[in-house]
Amino acid sequence: MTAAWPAPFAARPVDATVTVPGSKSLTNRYLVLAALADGPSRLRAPLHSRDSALMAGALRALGATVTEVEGDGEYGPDLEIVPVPTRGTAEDSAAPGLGKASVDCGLAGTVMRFVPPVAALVRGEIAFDGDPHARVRPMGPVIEALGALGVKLSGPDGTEPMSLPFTVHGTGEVAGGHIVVDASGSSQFVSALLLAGARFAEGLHLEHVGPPVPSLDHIAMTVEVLRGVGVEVDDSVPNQWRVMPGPIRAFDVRIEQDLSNAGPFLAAALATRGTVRIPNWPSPTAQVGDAWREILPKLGASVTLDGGTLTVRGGNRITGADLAGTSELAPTVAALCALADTPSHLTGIAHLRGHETDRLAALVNEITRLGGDAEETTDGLVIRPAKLHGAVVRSYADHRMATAGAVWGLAVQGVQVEDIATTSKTMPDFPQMWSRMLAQHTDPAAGTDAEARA
Ligand SMILES: O=C(O)C1=C[C@@H](OP(=O)(O)O)[C@@H](O)[C@H](O)C1
Ligand SMILES: C=C(OP(=O)(O)O)C(=O)O
Repeated sequence: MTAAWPAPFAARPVDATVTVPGSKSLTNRYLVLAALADGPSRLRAPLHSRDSALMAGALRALGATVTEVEGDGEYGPDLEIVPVPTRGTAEDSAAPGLGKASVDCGLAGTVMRFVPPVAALVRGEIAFDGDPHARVRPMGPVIEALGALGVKLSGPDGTEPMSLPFTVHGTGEVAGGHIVVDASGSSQFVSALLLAGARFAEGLHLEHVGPPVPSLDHIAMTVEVLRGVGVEVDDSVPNQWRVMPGPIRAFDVRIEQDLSNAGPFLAAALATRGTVRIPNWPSPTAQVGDAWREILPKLGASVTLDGGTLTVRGGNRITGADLAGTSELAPTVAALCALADTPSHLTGIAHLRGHETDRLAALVNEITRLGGDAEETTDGLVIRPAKLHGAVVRSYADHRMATAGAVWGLAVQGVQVEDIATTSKTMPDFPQMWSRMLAQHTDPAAGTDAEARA
């Protein structure tokens, strides 16, 4: 096992300009759509990370071609995609079907949920599995929905699957139509079916029945992306989505930087009472991370978006806040709340128990390990002010727990993070990017107030 990463302590307020790699959610949505499109597509400045590599690998296993080509992105090449051979295409009539293929989902929710409906649209037996923890991530509603749409799935030894591992027996055709899904466990159940829905013979009418769907912004992103490639989607009735049958238009898109991953860098401004600027902040954007503009002022920062650059200035203190539905931003938010001098209540995030790890338990454990005061509620966390001390923060194979550890390390001496390499899920160069941010102390006059913060 590799040594824990000594999280750098910031002796002075950070004063830095940073950019981050492409959005995971946009990259993996566009990869899926490119695999189902009516011709070759191009992604400019996409994310290159474990989750995007797993998605590319999955689509290759289904017969798509994904090729790296030179581009102008700061974080790696562009991608060109030739779609999977689905029934009725020239590729399909020339090919006998895939036979057996296998897909490694790693720990990527987007791969384990978004790819099985695509597998149903090719001819072959596609076996899905992933990391040990992926096997306990909720998957049932996608499996049941595909079953209701007439797709055959089998578990090990022919059992009825409810989670990974399972095999999709793709016939190249899905009839489509009306299905009822309980998507209270993850918005990805809905996005998965919508992304492929236009390629079902009758399209798709998906109705959610159950407790509220979390991360609705991610479904709105799916709808926006689908409309952008010529798919007609009706989301005018709450909890219902209709995707009309039809082609997915081949496309050439530039992927926005990942605003959720911008979070830990922006948090550095609050944790050190410094300033962090992110140029090329997309606006408007469908990314959930745009919510930093509302969240960070509630925690005591000043935030401006001027000339396309987002500037976050930390205040003299971090204030606690009551925040609902922060979705994948929650671990970074919780990291800041543990450094705040008033209590915080985070609500509407019960489903984080089914993320890369049980994030509510993990956050309580690690905040407590640092000397903090945090407690789980039925649907979130209460975090109360306490003086933190150094400790080894465990990351639970969760990239956002690891980056939370980095945020704590800026403000608390002696923090180390176990398995920092887990950040490669969405940000392979995270430690280097963090060091580069800290090396940009351009304003020595900003002085040091480390004593006051430590
Ligand atoms: O569709 C997506 O790209 C995502 C949806 C969300 O999933 P949940 O609805 O399970 O929170 C989010 O947390 C995840 O990181 C990415
Ligand atoms: C929940 C997350 O990932 P996934 O796409 O694997 O669900 C996340 O990145 O915070």
